[in-house]
Amino acid sequence: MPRAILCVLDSFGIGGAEDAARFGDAGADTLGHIARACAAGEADREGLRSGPLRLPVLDRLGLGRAAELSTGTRPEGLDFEEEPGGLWGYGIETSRGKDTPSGHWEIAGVPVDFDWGYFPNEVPSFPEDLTRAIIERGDLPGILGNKHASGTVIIQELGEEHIKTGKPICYTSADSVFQIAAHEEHFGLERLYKLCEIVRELVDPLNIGRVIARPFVGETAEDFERTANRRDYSVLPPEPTVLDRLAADGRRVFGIGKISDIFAHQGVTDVLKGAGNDELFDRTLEAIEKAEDGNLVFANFIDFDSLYGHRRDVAGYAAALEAFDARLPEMMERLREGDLLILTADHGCDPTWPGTDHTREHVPILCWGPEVAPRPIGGRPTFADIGETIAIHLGIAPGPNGASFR
Ligand SMILES: O=P(O)(O)O[C@H]1O[C@H](CO)[C@@H](O)[C@H]1O
Ligand SMILES: [Mn+2]
Ligand SMILES: [Mn+2]
Repeated sequence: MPRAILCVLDSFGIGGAEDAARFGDAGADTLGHIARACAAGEADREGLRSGPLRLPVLDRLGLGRAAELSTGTRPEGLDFEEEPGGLWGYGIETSRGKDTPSGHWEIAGVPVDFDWGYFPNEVPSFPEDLTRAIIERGDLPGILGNKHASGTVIIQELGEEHIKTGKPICYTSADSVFQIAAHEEHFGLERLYKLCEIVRELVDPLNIGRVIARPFVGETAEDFERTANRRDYSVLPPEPTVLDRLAADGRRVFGIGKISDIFAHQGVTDVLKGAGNDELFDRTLEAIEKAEDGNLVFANFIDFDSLYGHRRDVAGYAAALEAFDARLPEMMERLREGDLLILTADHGCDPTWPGTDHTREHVPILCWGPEVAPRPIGGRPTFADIGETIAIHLGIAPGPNGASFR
């Protein structure tokens, strides 16, 4: 029983998805391509990192072997000498989308077997009556953007006009999202949140997964910067997740970072926020200290996706992986007998792939604990096996989806 610690390295795919071609992602491989670029000396950055990808702790947990199982090839630079010390394998996504909520909900035992609504990749991207309703109900002079875009690029392009006109920057992507970027002071953070609540209601009939507030600061295109006050307004998962089932059984569920937002605040009893992977790692350690037997600590490490994957920054992604790897022992040494640590991801975001969207990939499933006997667990037919493993480990009734791999 004791505790379960679940860490999602957001977007850390390991290639090989059988249905990748359906998404235009055949051959995408976040880990494999980062490792290849590092080995070729193409991911060196002065003062940040250089040379082959070094992930000694993840290696010992079986990352390289999980990737080999997933794609049939060994990522360059990883170690295959030592036998891993935990359970290693990969997960196959059954949900129809390659977005964050689909990945997380499926991990939590609820695959998404319906299609989200999407906005077309054309200008304008949003239906006219929706735009009109947003302007009216949000009491706005208009909106900017109205297209598919990368969030950092669009604030550079339209941030100054936004400050001048007071029109929020509305954009979307290949995900089921309506994103609103607005200046924290000139537009106002609370006002942005209120606007997102209005838009949440308006896009419900369109089956849009998330409305996302994207506040930023700075005065000119050169220095605009997004802040940690991002907020996601998600729809509810269609069935109770393992989080709900644990909370209903009186367990504490610690949600670190975006977790609570992703689950529309359901089933999370303790919310811990942090800006950036390092702070999120600290919060995770704090939650592990607080967690009692039967509790779940569920953390999302967003930087991999938002700062490096979507930005197609290979060196940045590699450095973030190496930094996470270097801190992993701090987490492992806090685990007690009977605890279970699971490391996984929610989708891919191959930084070498064309475009800036997520990529359909398998995800690593690495499982470690003081009492876990090492072995491969192969390719799991659904991410829901993770949630079910946690349910069984923590001693609640089995759920309808997935099977425990322990
Ligand atoms: O480019 P930014 O704003 O980071 O947006 C990214 O983040 C969104 C939510 O995860 C995705 O839809 C993707 O477009
Ligand atoms: Mn994600
Ligand atoms: Mn993303």
